Amino acid sequence: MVGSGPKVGAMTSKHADKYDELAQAPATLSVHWRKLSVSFGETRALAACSGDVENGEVVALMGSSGSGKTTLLNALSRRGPITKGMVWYSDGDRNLSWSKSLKKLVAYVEQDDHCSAHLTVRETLYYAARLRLPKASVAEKMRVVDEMIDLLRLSSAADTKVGSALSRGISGGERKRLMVGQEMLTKPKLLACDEPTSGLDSTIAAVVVEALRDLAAKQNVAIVASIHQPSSRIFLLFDRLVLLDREGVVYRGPTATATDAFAAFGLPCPPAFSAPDWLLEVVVNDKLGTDHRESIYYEDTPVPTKLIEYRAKSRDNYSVPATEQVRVLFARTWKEVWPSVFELNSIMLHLGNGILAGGMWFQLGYRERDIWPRLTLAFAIPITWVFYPLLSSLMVVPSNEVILKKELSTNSYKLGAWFIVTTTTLLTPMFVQSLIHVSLVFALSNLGNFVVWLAIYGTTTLALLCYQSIGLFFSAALPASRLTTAAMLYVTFCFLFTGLFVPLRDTPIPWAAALNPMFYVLGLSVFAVFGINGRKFRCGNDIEDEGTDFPTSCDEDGDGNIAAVEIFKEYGLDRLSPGICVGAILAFLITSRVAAFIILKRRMNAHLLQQSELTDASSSQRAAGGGGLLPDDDDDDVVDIEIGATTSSREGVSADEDEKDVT
Ligand SMILES: Nc1ncnc2c1ncn2[C@@H]1O[C@H](COP(=O)(O)OP(=O)(O)OP(=O)(O)O)[C@@H](O)[C@H]1O
Repeated sequence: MVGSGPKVGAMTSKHADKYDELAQAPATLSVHWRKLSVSFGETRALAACSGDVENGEVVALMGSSGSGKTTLLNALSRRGPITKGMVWYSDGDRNLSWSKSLKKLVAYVEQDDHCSAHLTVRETLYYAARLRLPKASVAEKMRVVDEMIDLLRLSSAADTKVGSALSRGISGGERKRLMVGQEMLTKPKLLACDEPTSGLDSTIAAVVVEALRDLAAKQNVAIVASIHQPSSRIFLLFDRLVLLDREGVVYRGPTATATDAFAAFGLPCPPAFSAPDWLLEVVVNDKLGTDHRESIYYEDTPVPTKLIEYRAKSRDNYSVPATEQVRVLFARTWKEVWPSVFELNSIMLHLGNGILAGGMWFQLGYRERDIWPRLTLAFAIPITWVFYPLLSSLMVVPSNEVILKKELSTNSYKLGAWFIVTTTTLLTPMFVQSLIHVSLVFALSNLGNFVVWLAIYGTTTLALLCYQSIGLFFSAALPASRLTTAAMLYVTFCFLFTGLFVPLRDTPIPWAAALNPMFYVLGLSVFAVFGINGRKFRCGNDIEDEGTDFPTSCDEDGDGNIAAVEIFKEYGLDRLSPGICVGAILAFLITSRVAAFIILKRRMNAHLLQQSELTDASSSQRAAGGGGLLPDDDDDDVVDIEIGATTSSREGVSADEDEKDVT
């Protein structure tokens, strides 16, 4: 909607000096937008609208569902596209264009932000401070964390775990404030919050909005928050309101006088309605009509004639050193993983599995009839450690993606550090649990001496590492909705094509085993069970006339001994050697792990590139000669510019200096 503000001064491309550079970080930020609209293909997500959020104030963004509140927040914080219109930022008298350096002063709190369930409020903030405040000393970081806890009124919950749907932790309101606190540690000057009160009752929601007010006042931050159906009390905690419908802005101005403005147009708030309910009623049912829409708001800040680009000095851009990234990530991940290492359910599960398997293969001997049970046991032990690591790593990428994107975009750490730390830390519970399982089955089934145990545990560990890597590959390469199907099909393939059930030469695709890591795991496990202690098996079965499967070793009377090599031959494993098996498993392990990392890196780079393109949009306009960003002299009183429509060189633009590669 077009405001009734003053006519914007004439501007043409002759303003060659309009983009100066600012080296000093702005002390405050206000954001202004004019005739801003966003479309996704044919879908109009935000109709042309204008507004301002001044530093130190908290502005509510209300409107009908689908009116574009989230889209507007994304556009203002440059996380989302701008199709037409203009957004600029101001620091007192100076008007600033968007730049990568400015991005560090703009924070965004998502509606469904994620944080670790196992960390306390203080730990969450402290780890965030360690990653995002590279220049601060430990004491300063702790002071900033304590200050944030006080400011957001989180003192009583400071040492409570965040919790999750499954484990009780802090309340919903405390969680929302923690999300805000995490973003505010770096002291941004503009904060966009997507529905900070959603899911909260009105008392708790009021505490959240009061905390935002405190932040705005004490840290001089401009805050804009989308909000659904606030109570009157919460509504009035906001300084101003931007009320949207699908056609644009219906009202922007002080919250206190919003209903008066509507009353002036014959829409007084009925006694049965609270002010915010009535405003929503007006927009949802389009009661205002087109006549009055444009007249309701206050005067616009004039569109500037000159924009300055803030370029931080490159030394202001660095992140914490790689060793510190690894230390913090490890400490943070360990806090999450540690409780699962000796978690009662999983210990019981693996003890139970061990006892069941030990009961089935109980105290095996060294007769011919023990060969098949030993062989199947050599299969059964590692197969457990194929399923668990594969299935438990499937969700690693989907469940971390939101936080990963966020932390990578704030340059908190490199993807490589995260990948190494997370994937290795997650192995710890599996190492402990496989140790329990393997040792129990081993002891109950009488598989051999310590060296045999070591070989079997080594095989299991290799299988575990290999299948965790394959799980990570799936996790990075496939959408979450396809993961279980793909993994189950793959597990079935691995399970069947080992040569154990049907000799591989008798299958239509005998070469399939070569592509099956389980084939090599089974081979190695059979070597461990039969080949290490050199024990031979006494020929003969208990059942008369049953004959022998090993005629070269056993005579007609059933006398003789069967060596391991005969067993390998009988089951088609004689062409394998432990070296080939280890080599093949390592090849699968390394290939899938590296592929998982490369794919994840591409995914994250694509996200960062998209953000970077949004950031660069205004810079590209600038490089195009300036005519695009600021309005030419025409009859319209607001700008109408197609940001992003211009492609051009970017000489003199700071974007390159901190171009991101997440590795
Ligand atoms: N990436 C996108 N692609 C296509 N359409 C989109 C996209 N993002 C938003 N939209 C559409 O744009 C419109 C505005 O979406 P937006 O999420 O900004 O609305 P909202 O006011 O925040 O809604 P709500 O109050 O229901 O959360 C909706 O119709 C939505 O479906």
